[in-house]
Amino acid sequence: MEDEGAGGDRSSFVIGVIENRAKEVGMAAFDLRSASLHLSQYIETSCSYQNTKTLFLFYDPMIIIVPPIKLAPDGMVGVSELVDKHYPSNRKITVSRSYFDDTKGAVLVKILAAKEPSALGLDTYQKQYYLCLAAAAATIKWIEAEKGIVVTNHSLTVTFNGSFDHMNIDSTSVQNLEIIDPLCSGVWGTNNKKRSLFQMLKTTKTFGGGRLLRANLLQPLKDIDTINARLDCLDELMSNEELFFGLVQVLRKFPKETDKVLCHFCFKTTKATGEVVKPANGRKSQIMIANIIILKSALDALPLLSKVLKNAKSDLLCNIYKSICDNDKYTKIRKRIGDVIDEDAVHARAPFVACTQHCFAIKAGVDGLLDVARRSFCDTSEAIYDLANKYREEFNLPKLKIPFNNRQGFYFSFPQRDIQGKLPDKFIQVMRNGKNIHCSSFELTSLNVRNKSASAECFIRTEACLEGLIDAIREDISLLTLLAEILCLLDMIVNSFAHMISTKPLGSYSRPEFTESGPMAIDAGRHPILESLHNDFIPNNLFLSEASNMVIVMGPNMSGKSTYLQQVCLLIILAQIGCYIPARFASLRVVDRIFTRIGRGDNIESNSSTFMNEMRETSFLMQNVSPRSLIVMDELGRSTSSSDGLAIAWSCCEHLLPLKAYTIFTTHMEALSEMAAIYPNVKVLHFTVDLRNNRLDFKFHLKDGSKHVPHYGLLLAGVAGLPSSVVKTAKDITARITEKDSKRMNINSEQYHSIQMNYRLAQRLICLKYSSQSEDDIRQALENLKDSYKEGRLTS
Ligand SMILES: Nc1ncnc2c1ncn2[C@@H]1O[C@H](COP(=O)(O)OP(=O)(O)OP(=O)(O)O)[C@@H](O)[C@H]1O
Repeated sequence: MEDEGAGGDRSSFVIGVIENRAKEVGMAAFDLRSASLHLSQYIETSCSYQNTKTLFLFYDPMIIIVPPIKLAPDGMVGVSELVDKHYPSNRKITVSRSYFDDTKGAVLVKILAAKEPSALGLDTYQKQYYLCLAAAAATIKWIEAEKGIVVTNHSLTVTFNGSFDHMNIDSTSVQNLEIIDPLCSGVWGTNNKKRSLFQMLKTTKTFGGGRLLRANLLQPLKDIDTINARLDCLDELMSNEELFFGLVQVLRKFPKETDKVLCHFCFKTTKATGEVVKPANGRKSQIMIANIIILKSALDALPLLSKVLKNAKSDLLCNIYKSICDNDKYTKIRKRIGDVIDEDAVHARAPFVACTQHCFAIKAGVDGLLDVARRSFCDTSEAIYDLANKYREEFNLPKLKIPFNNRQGFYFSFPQRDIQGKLPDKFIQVMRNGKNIHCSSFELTSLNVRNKSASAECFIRTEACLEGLIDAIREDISLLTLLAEILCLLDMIVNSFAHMISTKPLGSYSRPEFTESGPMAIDAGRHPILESLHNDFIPNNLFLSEASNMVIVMGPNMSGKSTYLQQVCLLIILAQIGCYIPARFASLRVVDRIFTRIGRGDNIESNSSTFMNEMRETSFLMQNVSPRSLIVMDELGRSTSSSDGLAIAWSCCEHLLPLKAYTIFTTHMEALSEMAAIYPNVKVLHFTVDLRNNRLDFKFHLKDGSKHVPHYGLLLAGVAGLPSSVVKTAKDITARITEKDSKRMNINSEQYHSIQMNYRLAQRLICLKYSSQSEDDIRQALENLKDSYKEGRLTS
């Protein structure tokens, strides 16, 4: 099959998408490369279609199939318009609504899926999940009609709502966090050298490995066991050099395209019906041979992989060994190929060499008619070379060559200057090509026809032999898809994760620990990308727990707040794809959604649209937040009036506080630090800045409590050239306002002091209850706690 998704990194997804009036969307994403179908059905919670956009970003489709536009109800733009807005028109295909037939979709999934629909949780699918099944019907029908592919029964990997089994990062957050592409603007204090997390990790060697890495970064894992299995494997690779380097070497032996080729055994090309049968040009059998040769090379590399993995200890590597190395079914497939394909067959590019390779790819004796056709092919090829020799002598043309191209077959080529006088009449179809003459003769034309028909016969026979072989290989299609999956996973873990860690100073990356509902604690975490751009990057800590689920980070401009937010998110993503992280220690609660609300510099949009955008993103966040979400908000409310901004920031914090989600909030608004006086589960931190000789010296150290940097705004205003009298008046005004504020804060702090103390006492008692210390130690700790409480010394 000649497919568009063949080339390297290009997307290979065809997506069908449909919605109903209840804002429910059904999506079917068909991957032509890995022969898999991903079905999703969900309620679209925002009128900007965040969930759909996130899935589009994830699949990066080459084609999106939609039904014709219907009048969009209540402000929803409609998926079709969404596609128009965000994707170039050549990617959108509108097909009749009759293509979106859920009953047909259900039947197709049942027939094509490798697993029973009940195993996918789709047994009651038809009623509940009719939208994604309708999308599946349209997608498969389009692929059959336009790509000429028929999927082999029971060969397709079908997943249902796969994306929701993983951490969900909405498309805006993917951009804000620079997961796939770096932002051009200086939102995070970027400079031109800054790369995205994907670019940093993309040292994978195969296309499939690179695509798996991208998919993992966009949808990190949620299952602790799977994450730990990958981390155990990394532990082993980091402690066993021989295994690590052995794997690096052996993975190079597998052809780059293995994953694509293995999965393509799932597809059959449709037989042309009612069409004038075209002469066999061998394209189809050439692709089939190329695919089989790649499969043969991959199977030949398997014993080497077995050798390297034989003594591996981690579960993941042991399972890989058991499932693909210690499985004689792969040897049987290899033998089957060896019975039909010549051992020396290789994939050649030069047209005639490729054509000859192709005619001789099947072993002699496999098909008698093929052997006869080959003899005729050899005879005519020989006769053509003899003819060329004859002409060389007869016309005194020692430099006469006999090149070949697929369109005209053989032709003569010789330098024009070798012709003295008139060109002999024997030569026909004369053409000048630079300093050479290209031509033919009646004898050559007739030999060409015979040679072409002999090769066409070879191709037809070869195709028939290969179809038989491929049908036999297809019986074990699940083995091939498993091999493809494993090679991609190994490529990602070995060539990306382990490689990256091995290039960093020893001990600078550590293995994160995971708990179901524990705190999120990071000790000396660093920004994975910026740390390599700053020689003296300052590490910082994070502590969030159910009893202290909100952190408010304060600090003047340029103190490092946005970098810190991005750092925390990137560390969590790295940890949840099963990689070590740049930190001294980390214990994490699995995050199921990351929400980011990042103010994009004031230069991008007008104030009102920035504010509207901010509110839209905040409302999406509030509607979708889950108990295990991580929310990072950068200066919410700064794009409106200061009183409204503070009110919005305060009320958003109050809305998020009772939830179990963890929130990190950065702000310039000092009044927001009062939240910590009132709510015991809020913690205020600040970035230290020194004020020396009227200059701000940024330390990038995160410290407890709020710290007022006196008049840093006025300081910057002075530096910017505002008259000193204006700056002085501004200082007087701000001093009066701050005096009032600090009085109010002191009153609040006294008023809520006892509640704070009681809360902290309860927190400590809970910790002691679950502590594994001895009875005596606990008794002593209780005594100490009593004293601290009496003296009002309990700090958060
Ligand atoms: N921990 C750190 N160590 C070293 N340099 C840092 C650190 N954190 C941030 N920086 C550098 O400081 C600069 C400013 O950081 P950042 O943009 O995060 O500040 P900010 O407080 O968010 O500023 P603003 O409020 O203006 O958005 C960046 O160029 C970044 O490279």
